[in-house]
Amino acid sequence: MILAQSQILQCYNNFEVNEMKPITKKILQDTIRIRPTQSFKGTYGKIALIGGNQNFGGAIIMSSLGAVYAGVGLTTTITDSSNQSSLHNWVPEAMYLDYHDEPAVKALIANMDVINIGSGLGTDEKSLSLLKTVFASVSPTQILVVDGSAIDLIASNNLSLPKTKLIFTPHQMEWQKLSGVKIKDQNENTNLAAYNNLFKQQGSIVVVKSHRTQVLTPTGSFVNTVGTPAQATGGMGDTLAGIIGGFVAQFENTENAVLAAVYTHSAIADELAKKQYVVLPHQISEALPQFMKKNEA
Ligand SMILES: NC(=O)C1=CN([C@@H]2O[C@H](COP(=O)(O)OP(=O)(O)OC[C@H]3O[C@@H](n4cnc5c(N)ncnc54)[C@H](OP(=O)(O)O)[C@@H]3O)[C@@H](O)[C@H]2O)[C@@H](O)CC1
Ligand SMILES: Nc1ncnc2c1ncn2[C@@H]1O[C@H](COP(=O)(O)OP(=O)(O)O)[C@@H](O)[C@H]1O
Ligand SMILES: [Mg+2]
Repeated sequence: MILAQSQILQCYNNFEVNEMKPITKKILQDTIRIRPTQSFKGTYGKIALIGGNQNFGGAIIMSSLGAVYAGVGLTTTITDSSNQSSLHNWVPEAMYLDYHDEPAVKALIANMDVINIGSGLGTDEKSLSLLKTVFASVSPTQILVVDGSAIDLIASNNLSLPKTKLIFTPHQMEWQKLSGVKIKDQNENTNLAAYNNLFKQQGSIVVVKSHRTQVLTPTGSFVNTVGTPAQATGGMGDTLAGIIGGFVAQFENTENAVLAAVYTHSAIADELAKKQYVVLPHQISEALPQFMKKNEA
């Protein structure tokens, strides 16, 4: 999985300099749809979010908040039992399952459109076992969003990836572990070269998060044009993973849904940062329904 430094340079040398397309406000009207009258919760997708160990419960709660406030029809949060009451204080719309009950986890995810795994999952034996169970259970028609600790686990255990629609959301250190491209060498060309070599053929989408996040897809590469240092707070990426899951569960074009989620997350932060020194992840989620209403088409 991980490229040797010489292979990275080889890809880089073979690759033409390529400009990434800007992600602009237009992606919202291309993606966020006015809801049809004849619809119900099943119309807007089912998502399971898996993560949140005893120390990182906040991560999966923030992620669940992102998915629910983005408008997904049905949400189940699969986490350590110590997080159940906090989860329900923050987001009673989410159902709960204990992540230690792997047979129940397998049965539940068979019924999902989208599965998010990794936010606050941790990297111990239990986390690895759960990740392997999920990889063995997902089907090619499901979408799997892979974040945080799940990316660390894939890289450190050299796991084979399942044949499903994969969306990875690494920050720069996680991308270094996944791709072999060191943070100091990460730029549009090296990132794209590594993506082309490792992820393009399988049709995966990779969201390389930074102050100007890049979205690498089989049909093109894109760079975010909005966002603020007021977003530099733990949980901000967990929230984005939840919003991405919520958007891909509802909107037909998966690539556009990811681009729109990345733009929305940062555009809301920009709006809040006009009056706030720091923007908290849950505030972005809480602003989603109004922001999406203003930008539906
Ligand atoms: N409330 C909760 O429950 C929260 C739970 N969380 C969950 O915790 C789990 C681990 O999360 P994680 O990997 O983000 O954190 P961590 O183990 O500190 O490793 C980061 C290392 O990478 C380095 N680094 C370098 N560049 C970087 C960059 N651009 N962006 C980020 N890091 C960068 C960084 O360098 P340093 O900051 O030390 O200079 C450090 O050495 C994961 O499951 C996540 O979901 C978090 O979401 C927080 C809120
Ligand atoms: N200076 C910044 N400008 C814009 N966005 C930022 C900045 N710093 C962080 N972010 C955003 O915050 C999120 C951080 O993700 P991540 O490191 O995975 O957070 P966590 O794991 O703590 O939830 C990404 O979406 C990133 O684009
Ligand atoms: Mg993260």
